[in-house]
Amino acid sequence: MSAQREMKEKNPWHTPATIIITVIGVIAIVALVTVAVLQNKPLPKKYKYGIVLDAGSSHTALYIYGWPAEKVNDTGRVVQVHSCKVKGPGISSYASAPLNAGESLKVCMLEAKDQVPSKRHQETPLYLGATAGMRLLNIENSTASDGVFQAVSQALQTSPFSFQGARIISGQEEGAFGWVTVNYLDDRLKQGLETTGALDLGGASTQISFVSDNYDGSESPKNSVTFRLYGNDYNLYTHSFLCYGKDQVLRMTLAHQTQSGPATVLDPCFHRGYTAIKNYTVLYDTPCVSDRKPQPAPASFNHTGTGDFQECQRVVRNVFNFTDCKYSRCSFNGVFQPSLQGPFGAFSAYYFVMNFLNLTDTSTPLEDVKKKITNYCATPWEQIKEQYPHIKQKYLAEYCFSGTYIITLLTEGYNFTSENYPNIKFIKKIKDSDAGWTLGYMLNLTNMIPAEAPDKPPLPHGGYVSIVTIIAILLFVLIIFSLRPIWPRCSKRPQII
Ligand SMILES: Nc1nc2c(ncn2[C@@H]2O[C@H](COP(=O)(O)OP(=O)(O)OP(=O)(O)O)[C@@H](O)[C@H]2O)c(=O)[nH]1
Ligand SMILES: [Ca+2]
Repeated sequence: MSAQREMKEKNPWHTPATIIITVIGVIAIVALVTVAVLQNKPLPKKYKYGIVLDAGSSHTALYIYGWPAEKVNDTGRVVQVHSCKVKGPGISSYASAPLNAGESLKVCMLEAKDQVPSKRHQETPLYLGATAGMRLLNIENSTASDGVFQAVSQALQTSPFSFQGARIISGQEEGAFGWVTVNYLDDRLKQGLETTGALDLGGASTQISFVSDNYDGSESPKNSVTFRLYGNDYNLYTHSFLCYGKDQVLRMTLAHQTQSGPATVLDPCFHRGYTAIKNYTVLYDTPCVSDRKPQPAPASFNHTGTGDFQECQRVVRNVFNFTDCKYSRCSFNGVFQPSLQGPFGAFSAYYFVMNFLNLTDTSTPLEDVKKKITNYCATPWEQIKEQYPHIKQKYLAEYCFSGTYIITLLTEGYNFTSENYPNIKFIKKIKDSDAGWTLGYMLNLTNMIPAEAPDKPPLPHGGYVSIVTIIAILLFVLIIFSLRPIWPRCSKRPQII
């Protein structure tokens, strides 16, 4: 008997059958566990991107959003990965030289090329949405607005991204998508939590959007937007006031003060010591005031500040019509508004202005807010310039007017009181993404918010792995035990007599 044969006889596990079965068993376990580990496992780091250009009345901004490719339906998954502020004015200012509007976007588009990995360029959708500046240009001169769109579309088509078009978004979309953005980033939609209202103050329009329990949309259907998101129904109230952005309201208050075509305007919304020569033609060159231009008007007027909050508020009130209302209740200008409800997020110019005035902390009582604005307005212009040497003088000169307008709009326009004023939070970003309509717009166009709550897998990933591993081990043990009848034949155990 050879030594090899002797070995086999001593160890019954070393028969060819058992070795083959053992090897197959181990391979089966490894294969099963590998499949279980890989099954349902997130793909490593594949990101998708989407780009939205916010062509506002005062400027254009580019936002790049990113999300892990396999988790599109998860709320809060899409985040802002980059933003770029286009140099120069909004695209509507290029009406007489539209090619320059396209040209102005180039720097930010190059930045976007660097930010999005090149292998993702082709599949990355690119949208441009224009707001109140282009709405006004379209009212004033639709040929000019078409020309601007043609020029920016041409410029964007040459980018490596998947350009999906440039268009004016409606005021309703602007309000509703701002609300979607805020609630998406706050993770309120998927969890069906009480939602946050959205207050957006731009240069040429302003939006208010919120859910109110006692509002079913029937009283003023044009203010109603319904959504079904993650299995929850929302009946949103929204309104956009064209011409009620802060730049246009400033023009409206100046128009109100220049009705008789004076050579000097003593303006309580500007600081004492502030003075500037303003051109009548430029001031009245917008559909928000063009019908009020005094005829004949001098070429220019001397704009001189007197710095008085209460007087300023009196002037600002003139831009609102508080008397006409054919509904059960109105905000202003005969626009229906249900009773205010819930917390609110106020962004864009609401934030810029209130942040500068140190008034973002809404635990400051409304009366104290007014006192602070009163003090700011009463500070002489020379002192303001000395105090803030690094802030653009155009912005600096307008904070008294802007603060006064914001408080008047919120309290007398929308009917916030000293009780519910603290429900407003002045915000710029939520979890590193800017508050604004662009994210909601992209989520909607890419169908990234499902109407129904996505099905949850019955087990987490670890659960699958454990179950498959246990089954594999049991199978292996079962195979080994099923071979037991062969063992006695293979072995030559010493017989005990
Ligand atoms: N103080 C200050 N004001 C700003 C800043 N950025 C923009 N603004 C002004 O705030 C106002 C609103 O700005 P945006 O929200 O960008 O307005 P927009 O999107 O261009 O305008 P709409 O088309 O009406 O939405 C404008 O009067 C801007 O000039 C800033 O950083 N600081
Ligand atoms: Ca805007």
